[in-house]
Amino acid sequence: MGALLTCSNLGKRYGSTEAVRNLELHLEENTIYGLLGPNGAGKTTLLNMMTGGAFPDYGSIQISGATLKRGETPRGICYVREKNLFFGGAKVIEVLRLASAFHENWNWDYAQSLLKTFKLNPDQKIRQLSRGMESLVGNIIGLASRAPITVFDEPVLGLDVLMREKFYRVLVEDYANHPRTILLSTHLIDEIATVVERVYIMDSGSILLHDDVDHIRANSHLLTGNQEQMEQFTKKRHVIYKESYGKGSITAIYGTIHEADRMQANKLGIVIDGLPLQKFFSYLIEGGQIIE
Ligand SMILES: Nc1ncnc2c1ncn2[C@@H]1O[C@H](COP(=O)(O)OP(=O)(O)OP(=O)(O)O)[C@@H](O)[C@H]1O
Repeated sequence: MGALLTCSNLGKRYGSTEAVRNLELHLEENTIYGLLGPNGAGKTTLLNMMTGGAFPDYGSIQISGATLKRGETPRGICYVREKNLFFGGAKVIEVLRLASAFHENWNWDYAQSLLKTFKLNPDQKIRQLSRGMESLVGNIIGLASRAPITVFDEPVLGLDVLMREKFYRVLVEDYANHPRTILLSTHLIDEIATVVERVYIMDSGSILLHDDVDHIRANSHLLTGNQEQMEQFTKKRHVIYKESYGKGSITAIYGTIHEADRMQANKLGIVIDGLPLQKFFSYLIEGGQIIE
């Protein structure tokens, strides 16, 4: 598979804030990615640069082999922003018509069916929509664009649980029939864990980790035991988080645990559990380490 989009040594500063620093990112064809990071991590700044809305201070972005130039809007990308810039006075259908003009793979039949799926009235004015409904208009644009690269920034903002599940279900179904590259930026890792294949975890402008979701699941562990024994067991391991209580310790590690390791842990009275992705994410962010 070839890299469809590559960010090389990318950086952007706002005054004294390094919003994005020395960042490397590769998006391949036909893959669903998650971009995960807490508030202020630099996700939106990165997405703005990838989609031509902001120009990096240093580094470069290549899309299908061509370097993105200053002021250029890349073809083949649909960017669904967190904050929509729709005209409040326009009707839903008018906003879709405008979007359709920018995307050559746009599918009107699909857009119409999505209006029904998400129970949106095409004649309603944008300013009359709730925050969740506004997110859905953006999501319809992202889905119906069938763009080779579709970027959703916080797509489920304001949606209730049922609508969020429906959106992810529709996205996965459409992706199965029309594979393309999709990037979902969010801080809700558990929700997208079953949807995305790879994740980039970002904080303070840097990528802390990029990996397959299944690989993260298989390699993140939570250990409980006595502090001294824990020190011994984790000495040569990649510890991402440590917490003490009395003589006890809770330690999160990242890496493969073999059968022999389990036997050693057992002898030392250390219990090994799996680590839910959301927990892994928060421990990693709290620790602030970069995992190569
Ligand atoms: N236009 C701007 N002017 C000044 N600072 C900015 C600007 N845009 C972003 N920043 C700063 O850059 C950093 C990264 O912000 P960014 O919006 O990219 O993060 P984010 O990960 O998208 O956050 P959130 O999840 O809260 O939307 C923050 O410290 C933010 O305050």
